[in-house]
Amino acid sequence: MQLINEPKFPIVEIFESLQGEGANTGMPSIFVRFGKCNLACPWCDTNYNQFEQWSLSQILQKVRSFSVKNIIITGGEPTIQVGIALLLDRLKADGYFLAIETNGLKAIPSQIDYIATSPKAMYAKKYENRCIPFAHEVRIVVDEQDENVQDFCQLIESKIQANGYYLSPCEINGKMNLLQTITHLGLLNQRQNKPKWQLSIQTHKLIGIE
Ligand SMILES: Nc1nc2[nH]cc(C(=O)O)c2c(=O)[nH]1
Ligand code: SF4
Ligand SMILES: [Mg+2]
Repeated sequence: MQLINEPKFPIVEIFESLQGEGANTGMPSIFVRFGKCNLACPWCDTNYNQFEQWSLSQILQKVRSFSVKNIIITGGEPTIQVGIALLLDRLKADGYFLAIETNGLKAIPSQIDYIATSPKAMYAKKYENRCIPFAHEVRIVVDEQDENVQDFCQLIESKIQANGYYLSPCEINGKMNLLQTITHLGLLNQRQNKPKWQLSIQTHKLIGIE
């Protein structure tokens, strides 16, 4: 049943898959992908402007059609969604573990249990100005054009306290800049007396799952 004043959210897709990247790679998860973003990365892999308005109950019904209890709230950018606290309250009440994938510029809703953030080097000025202070994991995508990614990684280390820091290749038209990524990774870790940075690959793209 659809209530008249039910909140609606811009949704690109909701699907079940395995977490493809980062510390929780392989974890069976429901992905709730929101539309809209407060950044515009040229290599973005998501059509975040191609969304449909879903009501709260439509989202809950879809999520409940899957059996796993881990939800990854992604986008687009989930932290800019109007009224998201209400949706997250309902999901928490259903007992879901809530992880988020965010660019890290805006505050994280309190209902979130696990924070993965991917700060974007081309917007370094914004991160210098203000960003989230903590994440469970930081994943920085190595932009092919960016020779200074290591400096950005060090800036983010000073800004965002995290349990794990990852460098990730950028995928464009099915190709990943893996050599460039591991080269930066080695040099970045060499700069430090205690190496912190690890590799994260978008494995779902390599194996052709969603
Ligand atoms: N399998 C899979 N894992 C993912 N981890 C983060 C994703 C994202 O698009 O935010 C993603 C995605 O789109 N698919
Ligand atoms: S922050 Fe993420 S969703 Fe937004 S444009 Fe950049 S890559 Fe795409
Ligand atoms: Mg993705």
